[in-house]
Amino acid sequence: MSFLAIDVGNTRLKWALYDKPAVDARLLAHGVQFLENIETLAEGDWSRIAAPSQVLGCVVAGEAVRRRVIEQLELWDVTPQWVVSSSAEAGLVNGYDHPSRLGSDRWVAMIGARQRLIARGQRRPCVLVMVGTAVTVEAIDAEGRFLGGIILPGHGIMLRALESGTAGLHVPTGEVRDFPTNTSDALTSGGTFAIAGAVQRMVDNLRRHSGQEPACIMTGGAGWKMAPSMTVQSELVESLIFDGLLAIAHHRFGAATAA
Ligand SMILES: Nc1ncnc2c1ncn2[C@@H]1O[C@H](COP(=O)(O)OP(=O)(O)O)[C@@H](O)[C@H]1O
Ligand SMILES: CC(C)(COP(=O)(O)O)[C@@H](O)C(=O)NCCC(=O)O
Ligand SMILES: [K+]
Repeated sequence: MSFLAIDVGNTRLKWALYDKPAVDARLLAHGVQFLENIETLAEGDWSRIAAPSQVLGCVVAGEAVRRRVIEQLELWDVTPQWVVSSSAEAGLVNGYDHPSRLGSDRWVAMIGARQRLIARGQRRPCVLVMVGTAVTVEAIDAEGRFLGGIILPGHGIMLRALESGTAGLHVPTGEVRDFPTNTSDALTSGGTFAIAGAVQRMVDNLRRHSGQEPACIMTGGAGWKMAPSMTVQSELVESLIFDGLLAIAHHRFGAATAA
């Protein structure tokens, strides 16, 4: 009955094992590996967990990485399924020009966010911020339609771009300050304000569009770094992609296993 959810981003693979493919599932085990360590999974972390009956994942790190993950999954007699963004799934409608070109992690996280609001009886517009290798900021209306979103560089990429494009910006990580007075603080604050400002702008756009105050939900490996510097009130939910994968699995496998 157990269900393995996998999220493969451009920096790290995150996995979580649940007792069933349903929204009320219990978490049994979880872990994370940098992409360069994927080959350790079958003989390492995954050798210590019970064989899952279903595997559902989202991968945005490319086909070669996906194949390396599939190789590790050969440890068990299970055929993994991979989410492809579609025009509608699990209560969400996709407004992207070409729905399948939307990053599957973005789609899954939005499904998780929508599910979360509905569970609380909050049918309100929502801005979803995902802070990983890249940063994405999505707008979802009160009816569950993804209106559109933006992609910007994450902290690491912003810093590396500045380091490689200039002569004088090789400095240690600094602090976020209102008025930075050294290079380290200037770079760290610059990246943080860029992300916080982009979120503020999307919240303004969505409020203007919908005439309602949007909820703001944040997730991703570097979400905790952004949380203290946000200018809009936001809720940090580390598990959002897994919540989304559980919601999709609930729709796909849940009904059959419950019957
Ligand atoms: N312990 C950590 N190790 C590596 N990166 C971390 C760690 N904590 C936070 N981060 C940040 O999180 C980002 C990776 O987040 P993650 O959500 O796993 O990204 P992705 O989904 O793109 O692989 C890194 O770019 C880094 O800035
Ligand atoms: C925007 C992303 C690079 C984010 O990747 P991540 O930071 O999660 O590794 C990924 O969702 C992606 O490759 N998207 C495809 C293009 C799009 O969503 O329009
Ligand atoms: K991600």
